[in-house]
Amino acid sequence: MTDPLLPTTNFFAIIVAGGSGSRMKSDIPKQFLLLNGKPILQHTIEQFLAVQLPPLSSQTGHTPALQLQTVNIILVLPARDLPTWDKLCEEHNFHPNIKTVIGGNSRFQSVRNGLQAIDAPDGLVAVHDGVRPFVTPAIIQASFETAARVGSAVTCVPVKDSVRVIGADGSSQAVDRAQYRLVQTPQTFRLDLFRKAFQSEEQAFFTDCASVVEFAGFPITLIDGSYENIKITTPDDLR
Ligand SMILES: Nc1ccn([C@@H]2O[C@H](COP(=O)(O)OP(=O)(O)OP(=O)(O)O)[C@@H](O)[C@H]2O)c(=O)n1
Ligand SMILES: C[C@](O)(CO)[C@H](O)COP(=O)(O)O
Repeated sequence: MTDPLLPTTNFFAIIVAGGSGSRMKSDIPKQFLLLNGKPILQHTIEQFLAVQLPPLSSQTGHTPALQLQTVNIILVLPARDLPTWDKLCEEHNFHPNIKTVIGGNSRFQSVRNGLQAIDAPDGLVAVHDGVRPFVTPAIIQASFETAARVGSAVTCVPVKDSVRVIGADGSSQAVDRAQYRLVQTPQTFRLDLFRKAFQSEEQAFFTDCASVVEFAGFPITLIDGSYENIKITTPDDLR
């Protein structure tokens, strides 16, 4: 169990865009490709800029009648891509008040770099893939509210297709899909437990922040994501 959180107005979002997009096979890193005339990353950041949160506490979920807060955004980008991003921001007249941090060799390292840029003693932090532009302010807000109450909020959706597990000999067997969820971002956590979790050494099975937080011994709470909140990974996702 985590300690109760006093009402917090410290809301952070680490938006990771430090990857190379190898599966997209595009000359331009996928986070910079245009979608409806705007870079994918700009769409994503705009969803976070639109969020307004009341001070949140672990007792009530939120404390009404106090001023709404915005989210402090930390954008993680590879050093080599900073000029491209600056140029795109100029071209699209997009000048958000956000902090930019250099990424690492893996998603884990990129998140850790983003986390090191947060100096607040407490609060809540959402981690989101820069290449999930269809997230909504409502989902982001729900993730902050749940994390304030219980420590974590990881968005996911039920599996719609049938699922089979592949054995070592190449054979396959049906599994009960009701027992599985497809995990998305945002994944939102109380800052204190998130900082503890990211003191762990990186493990090969860390595919997201939930696996890091779970490895450190903290429980994971799932909340509803959306089927539209796709991660743009391969060219067909872009279509
Ligand atoms: N070293 C890394 C690797 C990934 N990411 C980010 O984590 C998110 C999810 O990763 P993924 O879709 O795998 O992106 P890439 O690593 O860029 O793609 P690929 O695996 O195809 O190379 C992306 O927003 C990506 O930019 C990151 O910040 N730093
Ligand atoms: C974090 C994530 O998007 C949750 O589904 C996913 O694990 C990222 O995986 P990737 O291989 O780094 O794209």
